[in-house]
Amino acid sequence: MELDSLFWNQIKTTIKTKNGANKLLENWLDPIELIKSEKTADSLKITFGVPSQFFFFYVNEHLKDKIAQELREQSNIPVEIDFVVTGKTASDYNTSLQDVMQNTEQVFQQPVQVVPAGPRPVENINEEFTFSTFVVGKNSEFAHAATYNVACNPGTNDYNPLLIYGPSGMGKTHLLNAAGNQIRQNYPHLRIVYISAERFLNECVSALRRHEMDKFRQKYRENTDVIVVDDVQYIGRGEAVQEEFFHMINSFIEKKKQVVLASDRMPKDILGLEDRSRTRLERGLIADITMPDLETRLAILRYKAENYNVRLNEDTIQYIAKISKKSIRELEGNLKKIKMFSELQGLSINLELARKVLAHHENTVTISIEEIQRIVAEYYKIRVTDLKSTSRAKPIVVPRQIAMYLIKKFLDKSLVDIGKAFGGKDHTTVINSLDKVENLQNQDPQFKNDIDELINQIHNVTGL
Ligand SMILES: Nc1ncnc2c1ncn2[C@@H]1O[C@H](COP(=O)(O)OP(=O)(O)OP(=O)(O)O)[C@@H](O)[C@H]1O
Repeated sequence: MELDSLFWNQIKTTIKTKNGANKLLENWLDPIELIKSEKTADSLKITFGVPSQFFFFYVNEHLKDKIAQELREQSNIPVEIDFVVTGKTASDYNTSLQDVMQNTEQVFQQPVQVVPAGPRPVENINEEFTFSTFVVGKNSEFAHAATYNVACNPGTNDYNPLLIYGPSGMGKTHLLNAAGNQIRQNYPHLRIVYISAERFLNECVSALRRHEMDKFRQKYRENTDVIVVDDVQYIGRGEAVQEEFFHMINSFIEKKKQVVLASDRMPKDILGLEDRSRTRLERGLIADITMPDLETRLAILRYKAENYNVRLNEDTIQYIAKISKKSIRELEGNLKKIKMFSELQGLSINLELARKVLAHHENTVTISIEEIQRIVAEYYKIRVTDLKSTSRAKPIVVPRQIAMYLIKKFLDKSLVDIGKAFGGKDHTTVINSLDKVENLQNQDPQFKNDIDELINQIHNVTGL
């Protein structure tokens, strides 16, 4: 995707919509203009122009992340952003922007913010990411329940810190924002800070350089009641920052103030994280969030389609959900691509159009029958040849039925093909196996646990 001025204007509008009617945001966002957009092999490099040094500092500090996130979501590739000062003055802009510029100067000279009545605003929080816009599936029910609990009773139970972890694009940021929004609504007096660990790191480093650590601590420890930190994996990058982060969390916990964190990996896997920081993170509650199965992806897609006002027939829904296996961000991105394409070309959305737009996704390698048989055989410590044999011993029959079930679930092969892959079993044997596994999952929690574990292992192989 190349970024042109028209598209940049659309992005600005989206950022504004996501942040509600916010004059201050408009004042800073409107004068930012696109200078250059270059697509390299694996990222999009964009240079924006801002009128003054004032702008330069402000947008780097407060808007860069927002803009990058929105661009990433729209383009689905990593985005690098730079700002340059153009030196333009208010008179270089059209009349409406002249107002904006003049307001901006005033805002800059009067940094004291008047806190409006009602819940305090939370900088950077996305008001659209709430619990009601989060579709709960088996992959996220624990993380969702834990976050919701914490949001309803911040700081009052042992879930402190609460750490949500899981791969990219799985809904961690959404849950973190939902917690922030919920706390803001239920406890309007609480001062909530939502920040990415990367920004925490940058601010901390700059405070260290300027010998302004007292100010930094005042902001994050004294003047904050709930801290929500995203992408905590970055904290391992700097020793001094880690030290500061560790003390900040301790001070929050001592004062019974809630800490909510998200990371793309477990604390033990965060590079550079010292033992005491790791144990601190592990002492609260850790909840993981994994890739949803097809059923949940379908539910999320239906919800998103309704939300974006996109009408999809059943075939198209099934197709998009089946091929969007990497993340929910991908699922959402694919839906947006189809919507945009249909609008630009004036075509109605159907399976044919979806296939055309998403053709490159279909080549993604998933998993083979043999691979699933191997995973199941290893799990039950039997041989693949046992699965294909005619043995009717229970330790062989149950794994065989499970392997058939998983092949149907992940590969959607015909009953005949599945039968063939197990030494030429009849298709009625396959039907019976699928029914047995389905029923047993509802009756026996241990059995269900085994299936979930196998599904996880398959996800690990496919990277789904
Ligand atoms: N269960 C869900 N229901 C509805 N929308 C979801 C769900 N999970 C994720 N999304 C949407 O998918 C997109 C990506 O989610 P999010 O940014 O929260 O992922 P993430 O796990 O924080 O990723 P990263 O680690 O890259 O920051 C968002 O638009 C979010 O609203």
